[in-house]
Amino acid sequence: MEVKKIMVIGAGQMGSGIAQVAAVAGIQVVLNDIKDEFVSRGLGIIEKNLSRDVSKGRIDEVKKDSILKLITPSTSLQDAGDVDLVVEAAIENMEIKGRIFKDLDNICPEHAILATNTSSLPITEIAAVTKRPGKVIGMHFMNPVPVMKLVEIIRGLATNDETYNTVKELSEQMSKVPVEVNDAPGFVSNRVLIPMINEAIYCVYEGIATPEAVDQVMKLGMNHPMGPLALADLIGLDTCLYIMEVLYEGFGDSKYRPCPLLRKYVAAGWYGRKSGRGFYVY
Ligand SMILES: CC(=O)CC(=O)SCCNC(=O)CCNC(=O)[C@H](O)C(C)(C)COP(=O)(O)OP(=O)(O)OC[C@H]1O[C@@H](n2cnc3c(N)ncnc32)[C@H](O)[C@@H]1OP(=O)(O)O
Ligand SMILES: NC(=O)C1=CN([C@@H]2O[C@H](COP(=O)(O)OP(=O)(O)OC[C@H]3O[C@@H](n4cnc5c(N)ncnc54)[C@H](OP(=O)(O)O)[C@@H]3O)[C@@H](O)[C@H]2O)C=CC1
Repeated sequence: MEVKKIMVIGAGQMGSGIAQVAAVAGIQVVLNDIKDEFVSRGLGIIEKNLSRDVSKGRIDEVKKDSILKLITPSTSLQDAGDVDLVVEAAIENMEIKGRIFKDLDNICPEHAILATNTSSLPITEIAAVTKRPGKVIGMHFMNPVPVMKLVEIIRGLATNDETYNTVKELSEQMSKVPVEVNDAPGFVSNRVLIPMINEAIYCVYEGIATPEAVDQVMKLGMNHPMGPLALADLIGLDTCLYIMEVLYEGFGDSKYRPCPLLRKYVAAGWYGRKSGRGFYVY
C-alpha cells in the first residue's frame, strides 16, 4: 500500500523527529498532541533541525519551506479521518495508548495502519483494543530520530503481511534500516539497553562511582558514543522507568527491578534533558 498521508501522535522528542523524517521523505504529516503549545514546541524542534541542515548546505531554504509545508498541526484525533497510517508516540503508558488506539479505530479509514512507537509495551495487547488487529504494528524509532538508522519493526500476534511490508517500505523511504523482531517485553533494543542503563544507575546508587566516572568507563572503555547515564538523560528517566517496569512485570524476574535511585529521580521530576535535570544539569 502506498502511504501518502500520516498522523503522528505526540509532538515530544520522538514524535517531532518522526514527523520530520516523514516530511523529508515527501509524506504529508498531521502532527497531533493534546495542546497547541506542545505541537508548537515539536514544530520548533523540526524547524531548528532543518535550519541546521540549511546552514550545513544539505538543503536550501526553499526545500526547508517545502518540507515544513507538509506538516499540519493538530490537537484533535478527528484529523486522522483521511490518513493512510498513524504513528503513535505519546507517553509510555498502556492506559493512554489503549484509549488512543480505541479512538483511532473509530476515526481512521478502514485501510489505515495503526503503528505505535512504544519502547516496550506489548503490540498484541494494544492491537486487541481495536477491531483491526491485523493492521496494528510496532514501528520503533530510535532517539534522536533524524540521526539513528534503526527502525525496530514488531509484529503483534495478528499483524498481517501487508501491514508488515508497508511499514518496512515506509521505513526505507524514510532512509531507515528496518529490523524485524518478535513481540516480547522491551523487544530486543530495550531488553538489552535499559537493564544496562539500570545497572549503571545502581553503580551510582551504591556509591561505586560518580555519574561522570560511570559514563567515562563506558565511553572510553567500550567506545559507546555517550555514557549510559547521559543516554538515560537523553531518553528521559521517566521513559527508562516505564520500560524497566514493563520488563519487571512482563518477565516476572527480579533481575529487572528498577533501581530505587531511578524511582527517586522520577518522583522528583528529574526526567533528564527534557526537564532540565537528571544525572546531569542542562
Ligand atoms: C528508549 C528507546 O526506546 C530506544 C532508543 O532510542 S535508545 C537511544 C538510542 N540512541 C543512542 O543510543 C544514541 C547514542 N548517542 C549517539 O549516537 C551520539 O552521541 C549522538 C548521535 C546523539 C550525538 O552525536 P555526537 O557526535 O556526540 O554529537 P554531535 O556532533 O553534536 O552530533 C552528531 C550529528 O548528529 C546530529 N544530532 C545530534 N543530536 C540531534 C538531534 N537531537 N536531532 C537531530 N540531529 C541531531 C548533529 O547535528 C550532528 O549532525 P552532523 O554531524 O551531520 O552535523
Ligand atoms: N525517549 C526515547 O528515547 C524513546 C521513546 N520512545 C517511545 O516514544 C513515545 C514518546 O516518547 P518521547 O517522545 O520520549 O516522550 P515525550 O515526553 O518527549 O513526548 C510525549 C508527548 O506525548 C504527549 N502526550 C501525552 N499524552 C498524550 C495523548 N493522550 N495524546 C497525544 N499526545 C499525548 C505528551 O504531552 P505532555 O507533555 O503533556 O505529557 C508529549 O508531548 C513513548 O512511547 C516512548 O516509550 C521510543 C523510542 C525512543
